[in-house]
Amino acid sequence: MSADPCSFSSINSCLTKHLNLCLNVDFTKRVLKGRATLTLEALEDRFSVLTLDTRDLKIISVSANGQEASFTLGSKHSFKGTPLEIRLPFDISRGQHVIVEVKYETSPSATALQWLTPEQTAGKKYPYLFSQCQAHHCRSMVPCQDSPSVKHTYYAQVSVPKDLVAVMSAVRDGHEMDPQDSERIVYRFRQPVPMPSYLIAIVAGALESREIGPRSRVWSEKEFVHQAASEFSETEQMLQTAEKLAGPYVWGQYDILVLPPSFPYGGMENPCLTFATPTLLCLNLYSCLHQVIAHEISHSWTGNLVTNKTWEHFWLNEGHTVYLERMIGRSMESEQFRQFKAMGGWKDLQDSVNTFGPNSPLTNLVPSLQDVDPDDAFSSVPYEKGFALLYHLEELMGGPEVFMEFVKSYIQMFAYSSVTTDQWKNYLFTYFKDKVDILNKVDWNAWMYTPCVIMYDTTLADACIALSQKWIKVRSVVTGPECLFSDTDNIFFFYMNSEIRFRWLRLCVRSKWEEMVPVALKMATEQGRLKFTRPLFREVYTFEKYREEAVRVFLAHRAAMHPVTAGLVAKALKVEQSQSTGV
Ligand SMILES: CC/C=C\C/C=C\C[C@@H](O)/C=C/C=C/C=C\[C@@H](O)CCCC(=O)O
Ligand SMILES: [Zn+2]
Repeated sequence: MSADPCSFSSINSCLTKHLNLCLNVDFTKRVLKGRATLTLEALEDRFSVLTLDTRDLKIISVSANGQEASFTLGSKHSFKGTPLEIRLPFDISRGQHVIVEVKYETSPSATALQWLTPEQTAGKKYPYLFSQCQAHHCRSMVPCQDSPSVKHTYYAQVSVPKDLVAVMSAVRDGHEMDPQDSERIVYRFRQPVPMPSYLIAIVAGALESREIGPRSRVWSEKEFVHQAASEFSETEQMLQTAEKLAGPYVWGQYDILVLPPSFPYGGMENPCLTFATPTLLCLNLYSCLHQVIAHEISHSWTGNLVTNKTWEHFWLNEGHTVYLERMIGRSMESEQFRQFKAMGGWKDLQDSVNTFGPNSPLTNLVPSLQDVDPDDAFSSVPYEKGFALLYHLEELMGGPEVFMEFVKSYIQMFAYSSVTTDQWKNYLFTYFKDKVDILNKVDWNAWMYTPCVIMYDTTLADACIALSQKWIKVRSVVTGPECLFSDTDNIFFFYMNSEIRFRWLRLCVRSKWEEMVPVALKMATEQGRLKFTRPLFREVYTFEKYREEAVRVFLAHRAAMHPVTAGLVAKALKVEQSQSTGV
């Protein structure tokens, strides 16, 4: 059985230490073409055969230390892609390095990439490309050891049409006219901190940027850049708060890129360049949406510096990141704010458990992903059950200050490496060696397989419940939804917040308020954040009378959706997935 159930790559016989990428972005063919040059370290003597992960890549040639190497592509797996077996024309000993260069071209249906036409962008003038590699999509963009157990530095040069700008999850290293074509520009990037393949990210579009701090810029199409700069003006304060809690920020630059609405997630912790959905832009009215940025900042320590060894230990990334995110909230807002966010998270956990089914193995904190697509396994469970476990341990070990010191120590202990739950647990017992008797009383088996009940402080939640009761009383006097809002401003505030709008529309459809079905489908299609799009489509599909409408609207929009979003919504609506995902 592979050391990583989600990868074919030979991570037991060699490790990638550095990756050099030289790519040409072809918007006409919707492909990346170029070469990936891997510096590999042999972990065994007489090393001469290796396997890399690929998906839908056209392999043109392979060489090793400049000598031609033979290669074969295996059979395509349903979600793991196609193994690329490479035979070196020589062998090397344990500890020696070999430089393997793969010339290749991606497919227009690469699952890591979404190619947008000018019409799908805000500016309507230029095309746009962005990537999303987590968890196992980098292999559709680069032949690599696509496992979080492997960490490497990278350098890249990317050629794009001269009207466009390229950015990556690395420090910018200048740009110049493409010597091969004066109509193109080559942008250069350097990532000196070893990182896993899922954090490789690339964007090309009509991008502008504004400085928002001494080590931060915000990037987006010009239509959003001013609002984004205003929205994320507290980034440096968040970074400094996180550094006080977790230790130094090692990645140098911390930029934020606001993507087009089809980006499938609220944020993605790509190093040096956090990706963010435009649904976070809410005119600064609700700082709670900025907790997503606090989350992505926190990943700079938990996830990007200390990384889950395989996706079965994803809770180590996300549970610790939610814990750190909420400690930032505690520092910048209040403990009641942390408790309030924890309660909201508990509701999200319950939603996930209800969607999977309470006995589903995917509600385990450490699920087996043998033959399971990580995209199908993704939910709030690793985030919120992970947080709940850490919060429970915080209560047992002596409170937030005590436990945050443990988290900081855990980060220092495992920085730049990839870890498993057992390694985390062994360190927990070592760190709290004087409290092992208390730790031994924790029902670890239950925590790993069923969420224990946590009682959070309800101070802020009580205020929300009281307000909702007031609305219900007012509602009993005046009919119709307008009664909830005495003036248009409140409606504006209400609808500007994507989190509130999503929950309101889901409730409306669940309550079978027929007039709101098209409004829900509009939100499901005008943006592509999976957190909103999939549940809204699923809710309309569940409303029997509108099931066909849900499928019709999805099929009408599928071609313009991100390939992962399109695939997951198709499964939710029980629609045959299109042969070539993403188009
Ligand atoms: C047990 C699950 C194991 C592995 C899943 C790992 C990745 C799944 C893949 O679908 C990628 C997920 C990316 C998530 C990115 C950002 C999230 O932190 C926030 C998502 C929710 C939101 O939109 O706010
Ligand atoms: Zn996260």
